[in-house]
Amino acid sequence: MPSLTTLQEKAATDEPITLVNAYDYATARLVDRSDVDIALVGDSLGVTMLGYDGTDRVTVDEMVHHASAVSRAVEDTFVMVDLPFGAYNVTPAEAVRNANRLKKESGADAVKLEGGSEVAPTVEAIDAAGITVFGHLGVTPQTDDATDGYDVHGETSAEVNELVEDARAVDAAGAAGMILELVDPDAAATVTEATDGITLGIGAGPHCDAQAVTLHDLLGLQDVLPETVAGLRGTFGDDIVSHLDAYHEAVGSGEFPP
Ligand SMILES: Nc1nc(=O)c2c([nH]1)NC[C@@H]1CN(c3ccc(C(=O)N[C@@H](CCC(=O)O)C(=O)O)cc3)CN21
Ligand SMILES: CC(C)C(=O)C(=O)O
Ligand SMILES: [Mg+2]
Repeated sequence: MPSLTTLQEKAATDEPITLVNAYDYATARLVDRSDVDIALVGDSLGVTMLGYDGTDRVTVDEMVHHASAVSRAVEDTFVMVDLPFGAYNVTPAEAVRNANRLKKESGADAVKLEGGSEVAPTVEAIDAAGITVFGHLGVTPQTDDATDGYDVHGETSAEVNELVEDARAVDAAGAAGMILELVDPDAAATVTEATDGITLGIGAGPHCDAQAVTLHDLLGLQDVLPETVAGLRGTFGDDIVSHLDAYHEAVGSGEFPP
């Protein structure tokens, strides 16, 4: 099992660190066979795996269900799992209870939650309970209104100041690092400088300690392909459909079964 220490050493020596989402046993096995360092069981599974409009209806039970399948699949991949909306917005004590569930019932290595200074007491409580916890700043889909799409964060100096203040609060509260989602590259560099933890950027430029992408985007598994992985988008969704068609055709022509 890769420890947090391994990730910290890589960050300290500027070695590449990569994170992709994994939501089930089969894909987590593939991720584990690859050189990718971290499998994130994100609450984005509500959209990619369960067909919800957003992430806010995802439950702790659903996260446990997916995260335990991923944990069973991996030997040397760090498993991070999202605390979903509603799992940490009541009291720090309830957040610890839910973080305990995600760790004990799913075997995850770390939990992650969204927010800035306002979640610092929650981060502190989870860390004090002995659970590795990561933060998530910039676009925070659990609470952001996505009606008009998402804005890049940290483009004005006022926004950079707020971002750095939030990042420092989460870092000082004991977070092992934080996701920076859709953050201006210079602002992400400033946050990376200003904090001790590992910064993991998704749409946040090259100056973070680690890069994160959604597996479904990277492989091209969705019907509608988002602009999130630049030149690296695969066509595996189309490949799967072609292979299914080849199977259907082979049945029609009598080639299958042999
Ligand atoms: N399917 C999906 N994947 C995501 O990663 C994602 C969402 N949805 N919805 C909300 C945000 C938006 N996200 C992102 C993540 C990365 C870029 C990004 O790197 N954009 C590049 C263009 C890449 C390309 O051309 O394909 C850029 O330079 O802006 C943008 C948005 C992350 N989040
Ligand atoms: C976008 C990533 C960082 C995430 O939180 C998720 O997949 O839920
Ligand atoms: Mg998430």
